[in-house]
Amino acid sequence: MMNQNITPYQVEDATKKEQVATMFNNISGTYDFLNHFLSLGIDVLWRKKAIKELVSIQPRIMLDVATGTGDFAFEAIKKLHPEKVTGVDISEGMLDVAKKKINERSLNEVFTVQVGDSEGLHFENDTFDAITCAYGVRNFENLEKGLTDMYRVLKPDGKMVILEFSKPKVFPVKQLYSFYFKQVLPLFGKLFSKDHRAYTYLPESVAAFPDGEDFTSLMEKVGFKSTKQRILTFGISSIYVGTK
Ligand SMILES: C[S@@+](CC[C@H](N)C(=O)[O-])C[C@H]1O[C@@H](n2cnc3c(N)ncnc32)[C@H](O)[C@@H]1O
Repeated sequence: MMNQNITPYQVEDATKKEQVATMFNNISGTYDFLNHFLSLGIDVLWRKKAIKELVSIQPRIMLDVATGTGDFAFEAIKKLHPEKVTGVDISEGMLDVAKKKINERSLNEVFTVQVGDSEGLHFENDTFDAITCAYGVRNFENLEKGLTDMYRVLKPDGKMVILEFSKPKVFPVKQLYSFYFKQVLPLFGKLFSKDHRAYTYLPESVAAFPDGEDFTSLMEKVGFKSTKQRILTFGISSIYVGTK
């Protein structure tokens, strides 16, 4: 089944985008806790590794797409010291949590967030030195359209870094991961999150999402050059990098 057809609630009267926004609005309050708990804290290390990909270009003006509660952008600010980071997301609930964290960390001058859709970004062509997106692309309604628009707003020679789940292929990680992702994770999701569907949608959406060369090929199709994949923790997650 194509990634775009995997939707949180499998109802026909709402688009994938509307369902994804509703789902993240529902889980925004527990999102950060469950992220770190269910990944045993490894997500923090994955974010750090991904942001390191941008150290060599020292970006000044950055865009964090599908910024959610802002953790990828916060890591970028800590490591890269950019002048300005803009975060966009379709879920106001997730952005409310991000805003609270921005205030607590006194980062209002550097990091601002706004409601925005990756498939129709409200920015001029060639605006950003770097674009980041962690665990967002899998949720796009139209992946190719999203990547095309991210390419459009990136400056020539700018760099994009995407962090996303991929599928481990080697025994026994593949089997262990499958058990954890399909059995354990939905159980904890149901216990702690306000939306029990969110943590069954997660493994389903990962299973249907293009990874490895399928993903880098799509990046190249929309124009990205020098694409590469870096596999993290036996392939559970991957970093994808491309330049304009
Ligand atoms: C799993 S969260 C990731 C949040 C954050 N980047 C992180 O690393 O924790 C995915 C986010 O993607 C957002 N999202 C999904 N589709 C989107 C779209 N088309 N445009 C902008 N944001 C989108 C969701 O609302 C959600 O906040």
